[in-house]
Amino acid sequence: MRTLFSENILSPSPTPVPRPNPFELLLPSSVPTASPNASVQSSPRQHEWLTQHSQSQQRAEDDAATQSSYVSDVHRGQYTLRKGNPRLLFMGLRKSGKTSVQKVVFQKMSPADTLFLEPTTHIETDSLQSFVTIETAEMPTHLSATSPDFDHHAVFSNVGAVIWVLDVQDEYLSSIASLIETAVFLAEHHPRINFEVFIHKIDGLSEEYKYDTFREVRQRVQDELSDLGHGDKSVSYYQTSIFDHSIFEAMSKGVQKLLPQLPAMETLLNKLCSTCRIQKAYLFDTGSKIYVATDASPTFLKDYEVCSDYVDVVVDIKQIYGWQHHGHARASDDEEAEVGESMVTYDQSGDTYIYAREINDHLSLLCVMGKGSSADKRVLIDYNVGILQDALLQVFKV
Ligand SMILES: Nc1nc2c(ncn2[C@@H]2O[C@H](COP(=O)(O)OP(=O)(O)OP(=O)(O)O)[C@@H](O)[C@H]2O)c(=O)[nH]1
Repeated sequence: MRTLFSENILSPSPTPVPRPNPFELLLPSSVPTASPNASVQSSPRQHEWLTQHSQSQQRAEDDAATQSSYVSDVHRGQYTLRKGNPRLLFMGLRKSGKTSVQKVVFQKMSPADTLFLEPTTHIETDSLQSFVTIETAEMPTHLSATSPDFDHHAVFSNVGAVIWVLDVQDEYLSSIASLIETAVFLAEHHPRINFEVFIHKIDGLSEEYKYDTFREVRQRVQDELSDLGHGDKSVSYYQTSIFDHSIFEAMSKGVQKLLPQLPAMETLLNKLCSTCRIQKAYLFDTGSKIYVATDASPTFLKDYEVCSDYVDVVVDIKQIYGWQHHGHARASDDEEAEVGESMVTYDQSGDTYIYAREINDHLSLLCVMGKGSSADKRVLIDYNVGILQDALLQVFKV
């Protein structure tokens, strides 16, 4: 199939993205590297290769993982999670907001309703069935990871990331002390676990105090870790609140790091953006509003917020008219089934608009189309997004 347009319909391609990508480095010479001017469309052959490569890598990882998981399942009792899915463990002091964060992001609870949550008294696990299963667990405050009678192997062996929720509206020095103790413990016993710090309840602080607090927490933690000989331990920090988009953005970044498909998804989105002159593209998990991948161009909070609100609208409409729809998969090249898609203009000049397209029941592609990407290129965009959709479906096909 060919696009109806000639090459010169495209505006000059943006400069190549400097960010290193392991997939690009691995491209064999037999697979042609897409040059911005070489073709109007993304190459289906290249996408196929990328997805196959990603799948075989993932299968190899899963095989290795299943074996160790089996051992831990048999011997370690209560808290064991299967390998292969992103697994998050929430930790922090009492009433820091651990349960609220999970309920708001993964269960769509209204932030106001979190006022009535019961304290967590034992390790609670939950899972979100989506494009992959995202598993979460929360550690109650009275359990200490470092205490000698605590079976830390059972708890941490399958965890991908520990999210430390630090309440900045409370006296947070004691939380920093526990955080450091836990980070050092993990660095020594479970070094492969990512450590993320949510500097939480930031909504209660004034604009300038927000940044000062963020900097102070980060500095203290870094200094103390360096003093204890773990300065190289990578810790990520986010300012979060359940009352705005910050919690979704932070959670997105935490989950992304645990997805083996991320490099393939990013490569595909980068190619789509440069081919169709898209300003910013996000791949959203439709149910939870976290984004699982984005292209390499800079992220602006406003773009993310608009796309995220748009996903909300799509979800609300789906809840009214039903989640199931027929023919989302393209049966063959000749037979193109209908796909959920829409466009909306969102700035006053009408130059910027959002292009939304369903990839499957769980994933949605949201693109911010900037100035110069007028709607008359729509056929070209539709065609390229169709190729991306096929490639993404293969990436997640087990
Ligand atoms: N202002 C503000 N309050 C929040 C935020 N997140 C959570 N809270 C409030 O913090 C309180 C405690 O939240 P929980 O989620 O129960 O905290 P927790 O850490 O799970 O508590 P325990 O299970 O008892 O340790 C609730 O009243 C929430 O409404 C936030 O981002 N901003």
